[in-house]
Amino acid sequence: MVESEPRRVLLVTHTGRDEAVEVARAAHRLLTAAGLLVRLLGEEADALALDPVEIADDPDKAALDVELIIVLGGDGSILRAAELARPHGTPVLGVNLGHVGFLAEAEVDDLERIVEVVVDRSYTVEERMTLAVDVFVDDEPIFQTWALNEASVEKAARERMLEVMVGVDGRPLSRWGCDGVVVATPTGSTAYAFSGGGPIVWPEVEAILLVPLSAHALFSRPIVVAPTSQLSVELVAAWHGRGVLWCDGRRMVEVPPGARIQVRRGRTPVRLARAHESSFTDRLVAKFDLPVLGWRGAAERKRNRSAKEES
Ligand SMILES: NC(=O)c1ccc[n+]([C@@H]2O[C@H](COP(=O)([O-])OP(=O)(O)OC[C@H]3O[C@@H](n4cnc5c(N)ncnc54)[C@H](O)[C@@H]3O)[C@@H](O)[C@H]2O)c1
Ligand SMILES: Nc1ncnc2c1ncn2[C@@H]1O[C@H](COP(=O)(O)OP(=O)(O)OP(=O)(O)O)[C@@H](O)[C@H]1O
Repeated sequence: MVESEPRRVLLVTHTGRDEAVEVARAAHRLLTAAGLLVRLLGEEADALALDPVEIADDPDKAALDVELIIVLGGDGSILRAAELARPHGTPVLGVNLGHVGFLAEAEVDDLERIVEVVVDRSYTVEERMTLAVDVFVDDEPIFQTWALNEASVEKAARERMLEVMVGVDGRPLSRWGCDGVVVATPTGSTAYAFSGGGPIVWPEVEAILLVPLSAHALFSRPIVVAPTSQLSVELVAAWHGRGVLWCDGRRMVEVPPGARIQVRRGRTPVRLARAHESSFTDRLVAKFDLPVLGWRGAAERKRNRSAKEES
């Protein structure tokens, strides 16, 4: 009889957090009891000390032949897992052990239910658009990367503004002296682009956002273009300074004056596993603690509560 391959999941843990390490041990126990084989990244294996496990020493292959990546951490950890998952199309399921965990699908109290969903394969998968990012100096490509949240072009030294020329589909749009420019996906619209005053874009919308940061300009509105458009951010050649490109706060390169950063839709999406029926609207309200009853309502409720306590 030929033995069938075991079902595998890759566990990615924020091992710098004791709580995440404990939750990883609980997740390993539950998954192993259900007959799944847990794979760990080599760099996390010592801190977790789990047995039995499979160790992936090559991060590029860690998500190969696994059904799913379960992430125990915050958004930063999910962005780290997205890097491992994207080339193989492996879905990523985040269990929030961070501060915000906007990209996470579940909170830590939900661990047992989440493991059941994984074991039963009753999750769905949502494809999130990515960005393909190319950097040119003197028309020569010098760096190529991608982003799930955003590509941000920022000044490298705090004392000097960045001088950029922004274009859409090869046509110039505006020149700004600014702190930076964020080019974001709908997923990234709740992250850095949001802090820059950009709109929140529901994840099923296909679009690319461009948000200037602290532009010293009369026109500096965030703009939203079609997913088929190409955005460019050029560091003005006569500007004396140093810029830096960051993607998802993880992949970076220094960019000199004269460099051009081109951003278009990426070919490969990131797949996020969904275990809930809850809508993006509910998630936004919960994570951003939006006042659905209005702030005036909240004040009135507080007064009523105090009056009740006094009586
Ligand atoms: N001023 C800012 O808002 C600012 C500055 C730099 C980086 N960032 C964001 O940080 C991200 C990297 O995250 P990190 O956790 O490694 O760094 P981090 O620990 O510095 O966290 C930045 C914050 O962004 C939140 N975040 C990340 N992705 C999000 C998303 N899609 N929706 C809502 N919130 C999100 C995180 O929860 C965290 O609170 C970058 O992709 C960028 O979006 C934001
Ligand atoms: N195993 C690890 N060891 C050390 N640092 C890590 C590890 N995993 C993640 N990090 C880094 O720690 C930082 C915070 O991680 P993470 O985003 O998961 O938590 P958080 O910031 O509390 O959550 P959130 O991003 O949801 O607010 C990130 O920059 C991330 O890259």
